[in-house]
Amino acid sequence: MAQSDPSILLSWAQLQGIEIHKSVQINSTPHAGLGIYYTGSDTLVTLEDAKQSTLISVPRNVILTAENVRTFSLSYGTTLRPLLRIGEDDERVSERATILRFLLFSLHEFVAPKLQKIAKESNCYAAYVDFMPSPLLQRKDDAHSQLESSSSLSDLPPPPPTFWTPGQISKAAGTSLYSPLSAKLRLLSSEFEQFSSQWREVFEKVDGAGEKDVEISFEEYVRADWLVASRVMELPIGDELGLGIVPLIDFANHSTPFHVNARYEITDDAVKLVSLPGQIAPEDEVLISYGPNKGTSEILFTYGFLIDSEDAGCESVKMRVRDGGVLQLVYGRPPVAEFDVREGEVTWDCEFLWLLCMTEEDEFEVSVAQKVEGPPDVDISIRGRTLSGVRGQAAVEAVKEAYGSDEKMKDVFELRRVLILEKWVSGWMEDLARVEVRESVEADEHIAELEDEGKGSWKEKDPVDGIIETLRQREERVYLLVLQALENRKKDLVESVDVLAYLAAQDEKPAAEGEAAEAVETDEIR
Ligand SMILES: C[S@@+](CC[C@H](N)C(=O)[O-])C[C@H]1O[C@@H](n2cnc3c(N)ncnc32)[C@H](O)[C@@H]1O
Repeated sequence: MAQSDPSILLSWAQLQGIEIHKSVQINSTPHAGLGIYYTGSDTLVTLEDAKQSTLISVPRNVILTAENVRTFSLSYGTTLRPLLRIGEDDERVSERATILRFLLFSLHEFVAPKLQKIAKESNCYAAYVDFMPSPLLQRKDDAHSQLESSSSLSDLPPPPPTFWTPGQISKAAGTSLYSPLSAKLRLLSSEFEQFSSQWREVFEKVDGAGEKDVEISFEEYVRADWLVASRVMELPIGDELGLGIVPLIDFANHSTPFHVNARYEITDDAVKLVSLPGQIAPEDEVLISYGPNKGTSEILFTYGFLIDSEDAGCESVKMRVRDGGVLQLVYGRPPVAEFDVREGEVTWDCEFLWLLCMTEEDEFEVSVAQKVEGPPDVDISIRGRTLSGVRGQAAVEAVKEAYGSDEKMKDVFELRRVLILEKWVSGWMEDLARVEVRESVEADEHIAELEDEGKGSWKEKDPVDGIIETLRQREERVYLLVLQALENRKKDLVESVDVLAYLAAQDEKPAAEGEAAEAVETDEIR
């Protein structure tokens, strides 16, 4: 872990042929761990139309891609190949798994001299992976040194969500983080079960291997998974998109658009970190964006920190919709409802609602033909025309094309979508309110007050609780704005001539005013 002088990392990088701007350094950052710094004595100015300054350029052959890892492992004789499942075509592992397995091998503390030699001395990545962060170890080490310095444990960056305890995870119930996090941990634990026995099988054949060599812990596995997830980027590899960890550039931290001063540039030969038009002053940290469209809990899930949404000027929630019906059939995996708040204005992207706002009366039907093997065939019937095997966004487009131009029903369809969404968002609000984390945070605050008043010494506050509570409050705020916007839209729609005509024709009570408008339920308008 990041314990040594970061200048070693730069020397390692230069040895690998990585080109580094003379004023670039790696240093500790308040953002957690290490970061890239510009340390020149003059401000680095990059103009819009001028060639941008390259800060770091990493040749393709140094990038940790599955292909490079496989090629590289050939120089290890036969030890590493079985772990990467090389030469076993029917057991070939994914790109992500290849990189993850290589990291685990490079990071594991082997005892047997032969393994130690391969993993550390002959491994040209050993010096680099040594600087990769280790949230749990970091916390243990820091906690130890803090016992001596008696500063607060809650000042430390909290561990990323895959490191949270079951108790901490359960407090995230109701937030958009909860279900992807639970699913991820289920996946990791089933992967680990298979992987740990493969690991044992591979290394117990090595001369002199002991129990420490053949045992791999779940903690190590979760750490390697987090390292891959938080450092990997998508790269064109040949004609396809692949994955790779780009050494050194992977030390760039994230910031909001206002502070971002660099970006990646991918060429046929290298991946570069280049400055953006503007200025980088001496001692500035070089900051990139991990993705402008990522939601708050997505960033938390993958990288382990909460973005400063005020600074970012936006807040977004991405919630996976589990309807167990039409959406499940058409999408396979439930789709994601996206909500964005920018400068107080809320917008959403829930196009898949088109699949739910049609009824048999509109000559719309989704049916399933169960096959003996494999996933069922899904047929979508639109006004007598049957589309077979059209899934996901393509199905939504087909429905929009067929019904979107129906001027008379336009408002009715929209009202149905608004009502469904309103029901969902209200449900999610209730889920958010249900969990007891708030009580525990309030209890913590109460304890802090008692401590301030000198009425005893209490256990440290759990920083994860604070993160979850902030996420909960932010998501609640977004949903509230969505509900307000839906309410306004609903008011307009129930007064629309076409909706009133439709309801009259359905022999329903016209829902034109006040209370009546409130009473329109999804099923009624359907
Ligand atoms: C690609 S790495 C960046 C280098 C990292 N700081 C290190 O020491 O290895 C991504 C990780 O850096 C940390 N990080 C990046 N940007 C951050 C930010 N704005 N706030 C807090 N932590 C951040 C998070 O731990 C994240 O998972």
